[in-house]
Amino acid sequence: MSPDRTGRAGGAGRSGGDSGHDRGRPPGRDSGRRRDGQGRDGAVRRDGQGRDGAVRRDGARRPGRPDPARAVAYEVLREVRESDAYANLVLPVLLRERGLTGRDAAFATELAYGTLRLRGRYDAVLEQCTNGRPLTALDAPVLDLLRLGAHQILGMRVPVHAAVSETVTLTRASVGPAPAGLVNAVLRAVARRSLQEWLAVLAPPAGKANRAGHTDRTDRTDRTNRAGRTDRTDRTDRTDRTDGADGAGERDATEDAPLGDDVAVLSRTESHPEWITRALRQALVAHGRPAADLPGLLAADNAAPRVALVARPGLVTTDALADEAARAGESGVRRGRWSPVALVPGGGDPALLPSVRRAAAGVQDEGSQLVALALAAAPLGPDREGAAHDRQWLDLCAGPGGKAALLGALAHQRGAHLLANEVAPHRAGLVRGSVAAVPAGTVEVRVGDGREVGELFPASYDRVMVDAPCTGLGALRRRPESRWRRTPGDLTALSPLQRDLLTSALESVRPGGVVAYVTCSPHLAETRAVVEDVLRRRDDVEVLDAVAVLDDITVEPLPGLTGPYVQLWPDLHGTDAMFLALLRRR
Ligand SMILES: C[S@@+](CC[C@H](N)C(=O)[O-])C[C@H]1O[C@@H](n2cnc3c(N)ncnc32)[C@H](O)[C@@H]1O
Repeated sequence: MSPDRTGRAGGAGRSGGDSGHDRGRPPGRDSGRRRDGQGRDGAVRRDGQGRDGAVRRDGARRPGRPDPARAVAYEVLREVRESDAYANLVLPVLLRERGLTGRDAAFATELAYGTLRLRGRYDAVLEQCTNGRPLTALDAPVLDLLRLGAHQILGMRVPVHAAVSETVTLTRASVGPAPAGLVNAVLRAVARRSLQEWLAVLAPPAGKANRAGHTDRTDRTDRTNRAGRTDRTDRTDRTDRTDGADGAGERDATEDAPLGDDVAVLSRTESHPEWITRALRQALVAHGRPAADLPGLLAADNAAPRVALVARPGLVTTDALADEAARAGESGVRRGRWSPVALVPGGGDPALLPSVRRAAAGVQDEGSQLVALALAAAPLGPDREGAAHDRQWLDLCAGPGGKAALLGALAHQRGAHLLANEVAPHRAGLVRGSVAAVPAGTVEVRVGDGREVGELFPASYDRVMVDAPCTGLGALRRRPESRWRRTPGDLTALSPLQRDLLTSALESVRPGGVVAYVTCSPHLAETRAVVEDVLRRRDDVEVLDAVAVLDDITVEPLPGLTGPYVQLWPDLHGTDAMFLALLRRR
């Protein structure tokens, strides 16, 4: 999370005494504390807090009581692990229950989300700090606590003493006294290198690692030097300083750091499962981007996105929405970069804006806005009788209704009708809420299986949206834990459904009508492979140039699109990685 994104995270370090945190700031890319101890003190001073300040603030709490924000972050991780919960649903409830707001809420949010996103990176670091004890041998709650501590030290620049002592206190309160020594020792070992130094340890210099994962001693020395470490004395020194409770402490990472090919290294350093890293590289290359862009793409997945709002046409204007945000005290409100109906608010709670409350506006990534706008703007052909109808629109997979609400607003302006279909009844309920501001009579919500719609209503619609259920690999920024939950097996499970839904959509659209096939994933197996597989079996569909359609819509041209499909990217466009194919029935 970048400082401007949280707005409050940076200041939190300076005035974190309000509830006992010693909060840090997200590090800049080139920031890094030196491991000789100077850096640690430097970080403390930069925060405007001495170590003593933290101690005094900690002392203001009852001894042994964990910091409420850290406790909330821990509970989020526990719920995600034990109950398969979604962090973005659990966290707001916990914040409300515990009465955490403002900086406390921002701290808890960054701690929970950042730890979940960067879990892979922190596990690779922690593995170097447990004296050879595999992480799988640790109790799961202890591993959660270590990850939380590692994120405070390496990802949030919380002063080391505060990160360690607060995590130890949290350990005692939530798990018991037994693992407190281990947590203390391992986190102290983590803190002996800066993030940059750890990344150098985890990523051998280009060309140094071989496929078998071995380097020679010269390589290790070279790597050691890059990490700012020069000699064996230094390593001995570090070993001596390790608090060896429970045998924990930093292993000499330069001796046996796990090495491997680029994908393995990037997966560790940028915290993605290897199968996802590989798939993203394939997708980049398939859409005409260099594989060298992969690190930037992975890094973009690790940054919290700024919330975008959609001003639904005819229901509220972007100007009126901006006024509401300004009246709510938000500064830095700006127009969307691509979508003409997008507004990027200044960081307050968008749910409190009057237009959002009455569903005239909503939270919606610009990528999602663009694909809905593209469907509404795609050129239709005449029907069998040569007429140019544009009256019947269909959203085949509508829940929870973000695109249906934008399409409904546009349909109303054109005098068209939208059928919003959704198979899950509770999600159909969410669609009703999303479209609540669209004048009555424009949108009808239907609960049913989209695969049947083509047969039930053949050749009936002018425009059809298929926002297919998918892995969501394009929205990893917004779903912190999902990268660890998804498996390649999900692709296998979703694949027939995606093909059947697209086939049904093509049956339901009239000749001359247009289908938008959309996924919030760039994975080729659920994007191009689905479209091309379905089209191979039919000769009545032409692929439109979706890039040309978007060019007529966007505030400025989107770079890096090759066509005819559109693949958006978080690193290049700042949107979710949405895929769009526009298909017109002949
Ligand atoms: C990617 S989401 C759609 C998001 C939605 N378009 C929006 O913008 O808010 C996919 C939706 O498809 C629904 N779905 C899954 N299988 C379906 C089916 N067989 N028929 C219709 N909808 C289905 C899921 O319940 C889910 O709500």
